Amino acid sequence: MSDVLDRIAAYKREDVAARKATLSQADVEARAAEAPLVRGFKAALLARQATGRPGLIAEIKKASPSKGLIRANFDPPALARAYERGGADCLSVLTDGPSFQGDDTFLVAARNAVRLPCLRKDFLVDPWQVAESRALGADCILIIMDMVDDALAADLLAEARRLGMDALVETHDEAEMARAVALGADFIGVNNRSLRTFEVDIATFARLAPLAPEGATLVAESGLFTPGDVATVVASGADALLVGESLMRQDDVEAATRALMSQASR
Ligand SMILES: O=C(O)c1ccccc1NCC(=O)[C@H](O)[C@H](O)COP(=O)(O)O
Repeated sequence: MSDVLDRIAAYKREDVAARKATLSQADVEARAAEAPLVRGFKAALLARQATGRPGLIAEIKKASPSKGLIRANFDPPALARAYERGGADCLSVLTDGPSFQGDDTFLVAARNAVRLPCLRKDFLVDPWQVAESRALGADCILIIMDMVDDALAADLLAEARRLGMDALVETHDEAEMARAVALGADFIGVNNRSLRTFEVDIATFARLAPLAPEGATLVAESGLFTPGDVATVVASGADALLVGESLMRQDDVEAATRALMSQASR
């Protein structure tokens, strides 16, 4: 019996095959070349850190496999602006439709509404999707080590670098962290959520952070609800945080963003 991540990988492969049938590599490259200039994603997080506060990647997330509908009043440009005013440094925008009720247009609209660099939060199973992400305006892609073998991870990373984008390499256990290190990743996420069981344990970050290479920029992902949670992962070495649900559930997203980061120092 396949779990959610296997099912997502399967429908992504079908979806990408269909997209490639209508948009060749040459076509998608041409669109990427016309996209708005890349905004430095990792650079924005490091610039924030230099001020003494960890960076914040704020996620625009309507629904998820683990939680179902998270936010009914869902307006990506308005949310992007609220996040920017509240002190986010970067955005993460879910574009996967079947599992997250996301859409490519959410990324385009959110990015156009703000000056923040944007991660296209989707499931990459083919290097063609990197150029597609750039064509949509994305500044950063996500490489989920649990979803790709080493060869595909290397191809995705190389493609992102060729296009001038950042690539956040996501890990969840020791073996994935070792593979990320061998890949030469210097921008590494530790997802506190198992994408297979949906179990969340923010101690995951503290367990894996010491295994990352010296000098890598580390992002603590998922399950961060309170300033205390933020302090916990920052004390374990998080340079930046990726937060979705806890902010998406608030009426006043701007105030919630500010409050979550109010006591954070690095
Ligand atoms: O969120 C899920 O249920 C999920 C399920 C399967 C694959 C990925 C999933 N989430 C992606 C993420 O990693 C989170 O959206 C992101 O880290 C923010 O997490 P949170 O703050 O807990 O919403």
